Amino acid sequence: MPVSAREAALKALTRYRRAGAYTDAALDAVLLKERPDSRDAALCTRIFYGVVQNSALIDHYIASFSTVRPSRMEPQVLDILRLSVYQLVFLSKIPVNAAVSEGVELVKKHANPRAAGLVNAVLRKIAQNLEQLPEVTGADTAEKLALQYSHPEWLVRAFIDRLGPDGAEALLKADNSDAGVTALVNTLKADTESVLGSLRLNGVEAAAHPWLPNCVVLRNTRNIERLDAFRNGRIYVQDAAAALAVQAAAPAPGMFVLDGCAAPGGKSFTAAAAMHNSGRILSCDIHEKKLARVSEGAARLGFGIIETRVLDATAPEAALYDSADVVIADVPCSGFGVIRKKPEIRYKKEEDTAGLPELQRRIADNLSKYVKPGGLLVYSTCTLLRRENEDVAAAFLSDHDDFYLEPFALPGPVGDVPSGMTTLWPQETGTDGFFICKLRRRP
Ligand SMILES: C[S@@+](CC[C@H](N)C(=O)[O-])C[C@H]1O[C@@H](n2cnc3c(N)ncnc32)[C@H](O)[C@@H]1O
Repeated sequence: MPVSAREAALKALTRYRRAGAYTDAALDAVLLKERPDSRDAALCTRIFYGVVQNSALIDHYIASFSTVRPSRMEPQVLDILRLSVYQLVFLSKIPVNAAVSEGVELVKKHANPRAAGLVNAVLRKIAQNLEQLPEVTGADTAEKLALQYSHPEWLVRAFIDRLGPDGAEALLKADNSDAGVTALVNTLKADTESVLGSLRLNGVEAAAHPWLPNCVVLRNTRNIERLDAFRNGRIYVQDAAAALAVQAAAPAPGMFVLDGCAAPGGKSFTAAAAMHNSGRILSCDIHEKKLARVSEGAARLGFGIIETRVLDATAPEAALYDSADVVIADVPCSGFGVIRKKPEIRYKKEEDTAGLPELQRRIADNLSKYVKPGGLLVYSTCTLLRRENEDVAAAFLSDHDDFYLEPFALPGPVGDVPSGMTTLWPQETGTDGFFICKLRRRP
């Protein structure tokens, strides 16, 4: 018998916690094994992501109504409490009694049954106090927002520093929203209407992207790979912001494009579509295994102009000097712009990202050698930290007076970028957080 949505969510939370796994890998593994029906899979997904997105706030509520501190509870019991509290506090359509009694049943079946009394008591108290849950407080705004939106305090301070308290709060709220899955239409093979038709035939809730042409947004679905539109090479998963980074580079038919940090291939694919599959794209990455995904994707999508090559973007390759019309430097980064889709990213330790600006500078410096005179280097990241974005661009420009920032314009809310670099903020554009910087080499 297939497991219930809550049981599947518990299994995914356990897997995520034990393996230190990525959220999507943990969830997909459970959905693949347990095969809940599509309604249960959607609820399981909502609960699982909701718990990861709101864990600090949920623990604050649990701590307020429990005689045992969350940090002292058995992990499995805490997972069950969290997923039950998430339903009570955040999901309006779940009957209170169902959330409480299923939580208690989960403890009896999957955890220490002696904890059933505690779980029952905590859930009942929270259910009775839904209208007057304990206030979220903190020594200052950053501490309060960190708890309210379950982000680490240092990151909240960095966002407040850039956006002010209101802007930072809007961003944190966007980070905890349901982004859906954004996919680009392979214009070599299909158009938006036919893709939407195919997706709906497969039972998927899908709509055209609100402002980016040839882009669709899928809701309440996982395992995109099983969909006809995917299998027939008509779509590939990519956020609108990532597609815009390629649009800023304006690849055209016949050009030679070098994608220096290419795997899993999204930007190479968008470039290939813009080039009408004519010209040459060299998609490089340091990881051979990851490059296999670029080759597989290119074959599925029918982009014959993409070739792959294992290459360290920090190591000069003289044969490529001065050769490319466009070089894409979509560098490894801390990823704090994609917290909506990968909620676990927020928990990366600040010190683990400290070395990135140096690596990014070295990559930009080396890849710029491959740009031919008059050609373009587009530097992009999916993070929102100044040190990996504007500061890297400034350092690059101070070392390279043969490059200059070139203005560009993009569709939708981004519009004109007269300064030649821009940050896309999720709360403003509805996209992933992204940084795009367009650098022209002097002829
Ligand atoms: C942000 S991801 C690229 C995403 C890709 N451009 C896309 O749109 O699908 C960064 C990539 O850089 C690669 N990478 C990390 N260090 C590298 C290096 N020294 N040289 C080349 N690639 C590197 C990683 O393996 C990773 O695939």
